Amino acid sequence: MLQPSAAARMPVPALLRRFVLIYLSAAIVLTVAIFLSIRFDVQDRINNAKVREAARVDTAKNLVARDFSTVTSDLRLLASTPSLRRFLDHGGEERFDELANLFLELCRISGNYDQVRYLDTSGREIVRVNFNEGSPAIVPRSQLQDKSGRYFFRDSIKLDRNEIFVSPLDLNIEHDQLELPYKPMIRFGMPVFDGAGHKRGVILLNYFGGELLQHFRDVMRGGDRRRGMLLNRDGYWLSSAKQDEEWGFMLGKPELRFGKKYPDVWNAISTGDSGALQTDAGLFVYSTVYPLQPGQRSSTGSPLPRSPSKHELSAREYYWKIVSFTPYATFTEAAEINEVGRDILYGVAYLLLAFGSLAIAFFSLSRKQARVRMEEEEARLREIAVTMSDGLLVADLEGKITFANPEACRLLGYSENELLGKDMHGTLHVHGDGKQKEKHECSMLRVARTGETYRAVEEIFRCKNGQLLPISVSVSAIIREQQAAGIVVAFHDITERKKFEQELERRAQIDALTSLNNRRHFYELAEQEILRTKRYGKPLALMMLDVDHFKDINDTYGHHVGDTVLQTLGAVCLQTMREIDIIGRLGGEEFAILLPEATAAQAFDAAERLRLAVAAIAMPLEQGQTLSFTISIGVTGLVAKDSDIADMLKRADEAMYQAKRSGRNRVCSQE
Ligand SMILES: Nc1nc2c(ncn2[C@@H]2O[C@H](COP(=O)(O)OP(=O)(O)OP(=O)(O)O)[C@@H](O)[C@H]2O)c(=O)[nH]1
Repeated sequence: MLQPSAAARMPVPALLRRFVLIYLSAAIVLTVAIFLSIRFDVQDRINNAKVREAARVDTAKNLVARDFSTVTSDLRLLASTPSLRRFLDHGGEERFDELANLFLELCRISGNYDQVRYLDTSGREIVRVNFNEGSPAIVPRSQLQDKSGRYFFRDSIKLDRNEIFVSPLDLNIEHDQLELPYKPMIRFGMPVFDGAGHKRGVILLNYFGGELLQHFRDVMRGGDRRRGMLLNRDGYWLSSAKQDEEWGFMLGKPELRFGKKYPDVWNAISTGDSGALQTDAGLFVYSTVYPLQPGQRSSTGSPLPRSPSKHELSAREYYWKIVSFTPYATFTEAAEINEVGRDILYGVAYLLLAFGSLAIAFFSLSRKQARVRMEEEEARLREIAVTMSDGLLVADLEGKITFANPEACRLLGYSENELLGKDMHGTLHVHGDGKQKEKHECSMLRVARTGETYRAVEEIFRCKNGQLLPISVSVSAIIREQQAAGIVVAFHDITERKKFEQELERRAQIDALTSLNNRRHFYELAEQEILRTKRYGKPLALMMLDVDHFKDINDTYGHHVGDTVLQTLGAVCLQTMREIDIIGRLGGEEFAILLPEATAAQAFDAAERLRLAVAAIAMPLEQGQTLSFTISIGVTGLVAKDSDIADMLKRADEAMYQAKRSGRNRVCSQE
């Protein structure tokens, strides 16, 4: 019969359920794996960025310090020039020109200063050179201004010799207005003294903060969306990627502060010297730059033209915060490959997952079905095995019993538990010749190796009580997945059959009337005895006997009395003769007795005893009568020329007839 294929028998709803379960589980694992790998990748990129940005921030910090150092050197140099000393000590047009030209040279050569000025102690500009967009010029006296109200003058004129005032970085104010476009500025001021040691005013350098900021932006600029920020100590942007965020403190806009936009980050940045912060917005790497050198002072400055500084600042209080900010999206986008490629890759991965899940669902369901079928099959077989009338044993390749049905247990006298695990060959199997064979020689176990069924009409199992159980047996191999897995032994108790056969055999050998050996069996036994006697050189004798006038008995008393006479004679023979003597009824009223290890003379004596015993019988008949009868016996011994029993019988017969002729009821012997 054609078997339907596994696919055809597959229940679709169960397959789909299994597929969905496997696919969803696998898809969740894959999604989590992708998510984690991106997360790890992102974190890796963030960690790299931390190191890279820290180096960048450090570079910017060194740059600011270098720019400040350059300006400080210029200021000290200017304050100590002989031109200034001469002007302060002697004044005059010539000295003025000399000083103004010196300022002009410095302004032109360095290119860093918007203004180079000398103010007297009252705050009036005495000498002033303007940069004029790259065309420095000495400002005519008529245009010089009074700067006594500006904080940078006030904070500078207070200082002692060699002390330097550095203003905050703010925007230049001209004629009480913010100069447009914005001109970021840092004013460096230093008091100057004449030869007599009197303070005569201050030298002021208006350093282009724009230069410094440009240097800063150059260092902090990057190709991605990373932003570099320079913040003053209050968190206002001095430099930002968005220009409209800058200079809030000059514009009276306190909302334009880093701390307003990123409060938590500012908390950390304002209290820490340097570090990195990873937030949902992105990565902040920051450091604090202290541009002032020892001996330099500063103040809070003032955005108002005529207001003094709120308070002074020491070198440690004058600081900026350099912040590098990289938005989080920069890392996530970088971590993913381009979107089309990513989508294709994910699509292929999930598709493969679907195919894989379907295959696993199919095969696992097939296996489950096969297992269920096998279990059902086993249950069915077990049911059959339990009810069947034959004993059934299952053994593994080693012959260990793995199953025994109730009939097997009953026949062998074991419980099922006692049989399980027992070595079938060693415990149960008895070989016909009585010699226990090696396992590899065992005809039953060999089936597992050859796969060929073994049938035997007669084998022997040993029962628990030691009795031998004759069985007929059929042994088949168990084949699982094309591999031998063990054997099934079906056996049947043949005790009754054996008895029947033995009875049949016995009946074939026994004379039904007298229960003596019949003629054929007597001949067989006699032949064996002759062979044995000849082999061992022992004597052997034979007697033949015949009931005298038996015909008359039959005729007188009836055939049934004749039968009784024959039975009585047989019984007397058995009683009188030895156990080893072989007695047979050859036919009619004729008997023969073979006497192993007896000479003719000894047989003669035995025959005489038998004759007398028979003659002494008074066989009861009906109505109180008795019947006596006699026998004639011929005796002979085995002689060398005898080839078989017929030779001996012939002589014994002759002797018996001699006895008949001599008057009956006597024994004659023939050599
Ligand atoms: N009752 C009975 N008679 C049998 C049986 N077998 C043979 N006979 C009889 O035995 C008789 C044998 O007689 P015979 O051979 O003439 O010899 P006999 O009468 O014994 O005389 P002798 O042997 O010369 O003494 C025959 O009449 C047979 O019918 C048997 O099984 N039962």
